[in-house]
Amino acid sequence: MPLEGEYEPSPEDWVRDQVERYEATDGREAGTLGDTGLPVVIFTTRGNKSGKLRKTPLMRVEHDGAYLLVASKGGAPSHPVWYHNLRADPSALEVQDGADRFDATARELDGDERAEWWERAVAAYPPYAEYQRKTDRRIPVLLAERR
Ligand SMILES: C[C@H](OP(=O)(O)OC[C@@H](O)[C@@H](O)[C@@H](O)Cn1c2nc(=O)[nH]c(=O)c-2cc2ccc(O)cc21)C(=O)N[C@@H](CCC(=O)N[C@@H](CCC(=O)O)C(=O)O)C(=O)O
Repeated sequence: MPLEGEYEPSPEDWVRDQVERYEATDGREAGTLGDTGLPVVIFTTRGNKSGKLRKTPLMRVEHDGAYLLVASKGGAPSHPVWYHNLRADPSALEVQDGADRFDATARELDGDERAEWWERAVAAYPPYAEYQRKTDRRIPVLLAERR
């Protein structure tokens, strides 16, 4: 059941535009990160303070139908706020991969499972390794599993 509520676009123009074009074309347009050719996926969460719907493009890291959310934010010292939204309500999550949209539940990974998925993340988007080197915070990774 798609998440209900008022959508509040990102304050970042490039993010807002990517979401808009991706959703309008099921990812045929704006389906990659700039001209890297690397695919992105749109995750919808619920603002843990506003209750509004927030849409966040992230790099596509998929395996056996599960999708990884990497809270890298370019190696910034603080977590992206969508991470706090998912910590507050892990089941308020919708995934759009191209034309495929589905409800999911997120769980934060640790230990061997995290290591295995981190390898997949870096293989899909090598700059993640650089981002982790750039910051003391351990970049959280969460697995979105279809409900
Ligand atoms: C700018 C900020 O965004 P953020 O949630 O911190 O997320 C920062 C980024 O991670 C996010 O912009 C990503 O989409 C950037 N990004 C990636 N970000 C990543 O972290 N990892 C990626 O792999 C990644 C890939 C990517 C590809 C394409 C693209 O266009 C963007 C990409 C934001 O939206 N802030 C809002 C608030 C958003 C929000 O959720 N508010 C909550 C409260 C949150 C709180 O304060 O706890 C609420 O509504 O209640 C605002 O300032 O008004």
